[in-house]
Amino acid sequence: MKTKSERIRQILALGPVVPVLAFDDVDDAIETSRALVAGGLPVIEITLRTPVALKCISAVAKHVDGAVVGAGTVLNRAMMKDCVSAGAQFLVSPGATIDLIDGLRKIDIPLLPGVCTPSEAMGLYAEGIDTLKFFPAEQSGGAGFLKSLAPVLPEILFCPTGGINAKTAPDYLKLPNVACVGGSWVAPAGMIADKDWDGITKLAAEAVALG
Ligand SMILES: O=C[C@H](O)COP(=O)(O)O
Ligand SMILES: CC(=O)C(=O)O
Repeated sequence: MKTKSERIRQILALGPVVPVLAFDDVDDAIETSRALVAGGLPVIEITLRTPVALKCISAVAKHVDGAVVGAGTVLNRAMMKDCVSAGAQFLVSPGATIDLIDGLRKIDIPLLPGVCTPSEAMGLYAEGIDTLKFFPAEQSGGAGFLKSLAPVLPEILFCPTGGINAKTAPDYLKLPNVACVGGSWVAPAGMIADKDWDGITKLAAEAVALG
């Protein structure tokens, strides 16, 4: 059986971009996820920022062939458990708390916790967590910050997220310590509201070409 570290690294290797999404409607979640998978981005992060988020995770896990669905904005152990029950295959949090790290030991899916300092990254690495979200990426020093960490923390792999777009993503993707980037630009809220599924597929395909 693969370790959690192996599993999250395998998931993040499936494409150069993890779309970070928030939905108010379950059908929108299904159609957006289908559009992203069709464009070549199978890994989908549905954030727990709306009341229907858990239902969306369940629906995408059940009904979207080829999707690997995870939960974002997981802030505590209770949310972790709910996401596992909903069928999430991985979890993402903006930071890391003792509650989350303790909770992680009791579940079978990986967590991608957020950090924005070397000390936070070193602390999690000491706990056996070697794959981290760099959040909020653009606001915390961007690609230059991660480039500086590569020689000193070479075992840690990052998924930078926060303020990244198609123009800035390549600066991150060329770094040796970046697995992929996260971002909402591949499925903007306006396109979801307009049900522009073909447009989202096109954005996803353009994002794939960045990697
Ligand atoms: O999870 C982090 C951010 O919400 C991603 O969204 P953004 O790409 O619009 O910054
Ligand atoms: C921002 C972030 O890390 C999350 O929504 O999971």
